Amino acid sequence: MSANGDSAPTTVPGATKPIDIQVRVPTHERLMSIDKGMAPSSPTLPSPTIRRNKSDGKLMAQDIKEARVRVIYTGGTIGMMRNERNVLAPIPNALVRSIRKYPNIHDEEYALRRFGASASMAPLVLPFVQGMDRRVLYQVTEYTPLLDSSNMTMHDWARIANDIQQSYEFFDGFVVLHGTDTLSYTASALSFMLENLGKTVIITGSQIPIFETRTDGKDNFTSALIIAGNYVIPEVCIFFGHKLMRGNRTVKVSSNSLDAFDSPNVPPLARIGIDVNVDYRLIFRPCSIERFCVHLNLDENVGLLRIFPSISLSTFRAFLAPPIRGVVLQSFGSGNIPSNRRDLIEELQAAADRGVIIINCTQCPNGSVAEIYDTGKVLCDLGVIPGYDMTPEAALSKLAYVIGKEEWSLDVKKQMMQSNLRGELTSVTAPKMEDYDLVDAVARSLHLSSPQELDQLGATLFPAMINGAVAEGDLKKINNLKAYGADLSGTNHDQRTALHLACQLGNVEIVKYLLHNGVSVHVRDRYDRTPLLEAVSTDSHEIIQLLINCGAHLTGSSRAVGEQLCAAAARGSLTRLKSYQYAGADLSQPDPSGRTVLHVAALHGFPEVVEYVLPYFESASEKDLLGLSALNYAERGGHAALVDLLKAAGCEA
Ligand SMILES: NC(=O)C[C@H](N)C(=O)O
Repeated sequence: MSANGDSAPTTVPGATKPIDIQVRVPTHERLMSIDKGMAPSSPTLPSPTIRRNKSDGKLMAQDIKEARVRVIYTGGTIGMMRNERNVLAPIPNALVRSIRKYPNIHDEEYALRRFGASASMAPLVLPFVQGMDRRVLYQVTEYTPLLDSSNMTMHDWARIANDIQQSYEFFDGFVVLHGTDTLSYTASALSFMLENLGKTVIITGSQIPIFETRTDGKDNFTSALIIAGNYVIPEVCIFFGHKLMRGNRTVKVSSNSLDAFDSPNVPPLARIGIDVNVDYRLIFRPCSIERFCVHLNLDENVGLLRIFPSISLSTFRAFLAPPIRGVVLQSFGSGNIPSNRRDLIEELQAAADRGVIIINCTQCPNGSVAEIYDTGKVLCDLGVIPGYDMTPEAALSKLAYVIGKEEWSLDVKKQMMQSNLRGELTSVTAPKMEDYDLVDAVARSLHLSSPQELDQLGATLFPAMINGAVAEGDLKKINNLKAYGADLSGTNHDQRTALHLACQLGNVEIVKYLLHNGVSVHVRDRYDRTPLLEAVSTDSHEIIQLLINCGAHLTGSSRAVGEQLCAAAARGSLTRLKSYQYAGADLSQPDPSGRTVLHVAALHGFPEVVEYVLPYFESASEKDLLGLSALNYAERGGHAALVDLLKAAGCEA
């Protein structure tokens, strides 16, 4: 089956429409429409300084650095209560209602000041978190029905992926609340379905309902919100038990411990103690210049076949019979099966000849399949694909994803199954890098030696060294620094990455190199500037195009973009207007006084600007807040040729 048909429609058949709790709420609409999904762009006061509007005392959006997180609540213990049969089941509408009452999850006072009297209906706000840059505003979308994750199917994965896609540009990060039983399957599947992901997606849940006094739900939920709102970790992650893990590396290891998940073959991406410690070197970043998109077509004809001693031929044969198209063979130890069972081997051979893709994964929670024994070599000879150290959950969902790629041939599908697509497998032993050679030398001279000191030194030195190389346009040096272990995505004290600088300097080659090495287009610096804004500010059209192809988009309120457009029009800068246009701006966007580029270019007498922008206006007669049209401005500016031009375009006074 295909999870939602052959093409990529916007709705998922069989899935009910999500109830978006906030959509019915006027204040929420205000949040969405004022900013059109863009975060505040003006320079900000350091958190948590809050300025208030003198007239009504409300918080002024532009004064506070905020991040938006969409929460997709699918069900799970986190929102469950005991029912009449005294067992846990999800309760509709209960989670958001109770969250609003928890002062450590929702800052009612901030919401009131920020959104006004109807704050009970406004977006939720995470209280100020010491050491974090941004206030997290979050919007909860509750699914109907809420599900125990044991009841979830591939349709539900497609529904979540689809919802993330629909709102991708409007949020800085995503949190999915989910039951723990099948959470690793969903996380693995989403990691493949969300292609060229540039933003943080965190799936979490709990072992004890959030309504109970002693719960892991509050901690997991708030930590997930904090990370999703403050860090760009472009992966599908699981947050559980104080650890952020790569989703497709996780397995549920306990049905009752609060440390329910483990990532046996890859260390956590971040550990949450008193501080949040992200290991940036572990982050798997998309390294192609392509936009975010989702692949919703999954093939359900896949399965997990766990070998056991004396497995019968009939069981084995029944499992491999059509319509099966992909099988994860869970073998013993380092990838071994009973090689003295000719009957099983012949069945495997017949299935492989029919085009069934068979992946060999180990039953051991830890370690990888490898050609060490005769009992394992037999599978390679049959054309069974090594799954290396993939978890069964990752291998199964990857099969469903890869087989669902109808544009790929069988050979390509097999190739993809053994390739590392999202950090889900380790195919070869990583070459020993000359990690920290350089930092080592400095460390020796400073008599530093502990791993923490070395890490700290690297984090301080590398961004400066990389930026130096970017400024010199020295690609070779950047490459060398990478080989020394430098994190190309590192930020300096202004929270700027090397990509910010390369865009500002207009160096196309370095921009390409950094994008191919996974540096995120979404990082906002201390002043809320993105690499895209840097490229716009220097009119680097080729770079703008590259960033857009990578999924970059303008941030900041649309009114602020209107202001910038008008400023460019006042200078007659067609180039800058084109820069904004290529970056996705709407050229007819007014500034806060209702003035557009048309008004401003008419006033200052720039006919080439007027001619260029006219086609982007539905009506050339739009008036600003003073009631003046572009024609009025051209007349007052004394530009006779422009008056004629505007009249010919149907512009009225
Ligand atoms: N802790 C949990 O969330 C378990 C629950 N049965 C679920 O998967 O929905």
